[in-house]
Amino acid sequence: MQLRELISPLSLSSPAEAGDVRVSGIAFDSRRVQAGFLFVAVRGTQVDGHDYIQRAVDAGAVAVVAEQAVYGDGSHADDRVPLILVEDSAIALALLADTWYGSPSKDLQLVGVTGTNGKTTVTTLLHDLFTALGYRAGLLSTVEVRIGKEVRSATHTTPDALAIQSALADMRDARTDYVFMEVSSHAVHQQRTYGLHFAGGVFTNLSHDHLDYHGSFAEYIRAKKTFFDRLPKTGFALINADDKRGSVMVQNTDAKIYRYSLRTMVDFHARLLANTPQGLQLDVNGTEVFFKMLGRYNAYNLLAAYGVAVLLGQEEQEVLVALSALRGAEGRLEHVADPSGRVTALVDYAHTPDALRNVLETLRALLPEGHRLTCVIGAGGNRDRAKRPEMARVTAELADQTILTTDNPRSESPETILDEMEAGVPAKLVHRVLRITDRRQAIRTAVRMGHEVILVAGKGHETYQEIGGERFPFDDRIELANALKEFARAN
Ligand SMILES: CC(=O)N[C@H]1[C@@H](OP(=O)(O)OP(=O)(O)OC[C@H]2O[C@@H](n3ccc(=O)[nH]c3=O)[C@H](O)[C@@H]2O)O[C@H](CO)[C@@H](O)[C@@H]1O[C@H](C)C(=O)N[C@@H](C)C(=O)N[C@H](CCC(=O)O)C(=O)O
Ligand SMILES: Nc1ncnc2c1ncn2[C@@H]1O[C@H](COP(=O)(O)OP(=O)(O)OP(=O)(O)O)[C@@H](O)[C@H]1O
Ligand SMILES: N[C@H](CCC[C@H](N)C(=O)O)C(=O)O
Ligand SMILES: [Mg+2]
Repeated sequence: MQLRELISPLSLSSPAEAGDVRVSGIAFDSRRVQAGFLFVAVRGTQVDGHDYIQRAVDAGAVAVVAEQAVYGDGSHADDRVPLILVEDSAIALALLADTWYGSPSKDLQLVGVTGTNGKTTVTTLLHDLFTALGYRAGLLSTVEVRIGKEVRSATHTTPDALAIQSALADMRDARTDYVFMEVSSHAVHQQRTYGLHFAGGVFTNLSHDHLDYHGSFAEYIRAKKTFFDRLPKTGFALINADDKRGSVMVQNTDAKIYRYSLRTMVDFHARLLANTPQGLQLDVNGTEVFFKMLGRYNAYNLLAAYGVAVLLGQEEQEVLVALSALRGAEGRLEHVADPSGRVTALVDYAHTPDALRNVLETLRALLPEGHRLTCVIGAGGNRDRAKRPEMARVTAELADQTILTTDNPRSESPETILDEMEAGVPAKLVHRVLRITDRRQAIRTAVRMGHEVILVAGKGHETYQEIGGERFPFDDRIELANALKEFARAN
C-alpha cells in the first residue's frame, strides 16, 4: 500500500512528505520490522518506542510514525526515511491498522463487552448462541480467538490494534456475521480498540482490579467509560442496571441505552426462581426458562447475552431456548471428575475479590447442609497488589479451609505475594488458612483435607504457571484430576 494512502485517515495538521513510498507492513515493535515496513513509535509502560526508531530503520523500515522528532537523549529522528508526526501514536497505530486491513469492523456486526468480571463468559455465550442460531460467529476472548471453526489461543484479553484488525479481517474474509470481543480497560487506555466500528457495547460490572495499572478507581472507571463515550449513535449500550457504576458508564454515550436487571423492571429483566446445583430457573421478560449455568452471577451473564441477541434482532423465544443449553466458557466453574464420586471438584477463574465472593457464595448456597469447602487460591505477580489481602480475606471468610498458593508470580517473589495475601486474613480466621507455595502440593493437600467440595481458583483455563518470565506447563484441571485419582487409589 502507498504510504500516502495509508496515512490519509490520520488527519494530519501538517501533511507529511510521504513521496511515493510503498509500505509492505506495519510494526510497533522494532524487533518485528521487516524491509519495507512502517514503524510506529509508541510510548510504553517499560520503555519508549521512540528510542527504537534507529533500530527500526536499520531493520528496513521505510517510514516512521512518531510523536516527536527529537528524543530525551537529544538524538534526532532518522532522516533516511519520512517521519510522520502525530499527536498520539497509539491512536495513529489503531487507525493505520484499520486502514491497512480495510476497516473490517465496518463489514461485521461487532459487539464489545467490558467490565471487571464476566466478559469472557458473556462473549463466549454470545459466540455459542449465534453459532447455535445458524450464524457465522467470531470471538476475541481471554481464552481464545475463534474464526469460524478455526481456534487460536489468545495472548491477551484484548490484543493489540494490529492483531485485532488482522483477526477481524480474517473473520470478514471467512464471511463472519457477528463478532463478540472482550474490551479490557488496558485496551481502552492503550487505544487498542480506537476506531473500531461497534454495533454495540455491554457493561457487566465494576469492582476492584487493575488499580496498579490505572492508579486509582476513578481512572479505572474512566477507561471503561471511554469505551461507551466512543460508541456510535447507531449502536446500543447495554448496561447492568444493578451495578452502581452502570449509569456513569453511559453518561456521555451517543449510543442508544438499554438496561438489564435482576431487581427492577427494565428492558431486560429476570427474576431468579430457583438456584440449584443443576442450574438456574429464571423468569426472563415473562418467560420461564431453566439454564444449565450455576449461580446468581451467571443469571446476569445470561441476561446480558439475551439482551444483546434481542438488540441484534434475534427472536426472543429462540434465543432463550438456545441459551438454556449453553455452559459458558471453559475454566469457569468447570467440573473435574472424582473417581471416588465423593467430591465435587471445580476449577474457576475467579481472580478478584468480587469474583471470589460470587463463586464462593454460589457454592455455599448450593452445598447441602454440613458439606465443607476447601479453596485453593493465589494472586498474580506484576498485577494489582491491593487486591491480594482482599482476595485472601474473602476466601477465608467463605471457605472452611483456605490454601494460599502461587499464581503466575511473573517477576515477583512468590513468598512476598503470599505475605501480602496473608496480611488480609482476619486474626479470628487464621486457623482456617494454610500457606503452601507450590501449587501442585497445595492442590494435593486440598484433596487430602477430605472436604466434600474443592474449588481451585484463579487460573481457570490457563495451561501454564509463569515464573520469572518463563511459562511452565501447568493446568489446574489436570493437577486436580491427578490428585483426586491418587487420593481415590490410596483410600
Ligand atoms: C502493561 C501492559 O498492558 N503492557 C502491554 C504494552 O506493553 P508496554 O507498554 O509495557 O510496552 P514496552 O515494553 O514499554 O514497549 C513500548 C514500545 O516500545 C516497543 N519496543 C520495545 C522494545 C524494543 O526492543 N523495540 C520496540 O520497538 C514496544 O513494541 C512498544 O511498542 O503493550 C504491549 C503491546 O500491545 C502488550 O503486549 C503489553 O501487554 C503485557 C504483555 C501485559 O501483560 N498486559 C496485560 C497487563 C494486559 O494487557 N491485560 C489486559 C487485561 C487482562 C484482564 O483482566 O483480562 C488484556 O487485555 O489482556
Ligand atoms: N457477572 C459476574 N459477576 C461477578 N463475578 C463473575 C461474573 N461472571 C463471572 N464471574 C467470576 O469471575 C470469573 C472470571 O469470569 P470471566 O472470565 O467471564 O471474566 P472476565 O471479565 O473475562 O475476566 P478477565 O478480566 O480476566 O478477562 C469467573 O470465573 C467467576 O468467578
Ligand atoms: N487476565 C487477567 C487475569 C489474571 C489471572 C491470574 N491467573 C493472574 O495471573 O493474575 C490479568 O492478566 O490480570
Ligand atoms: Mg476475560
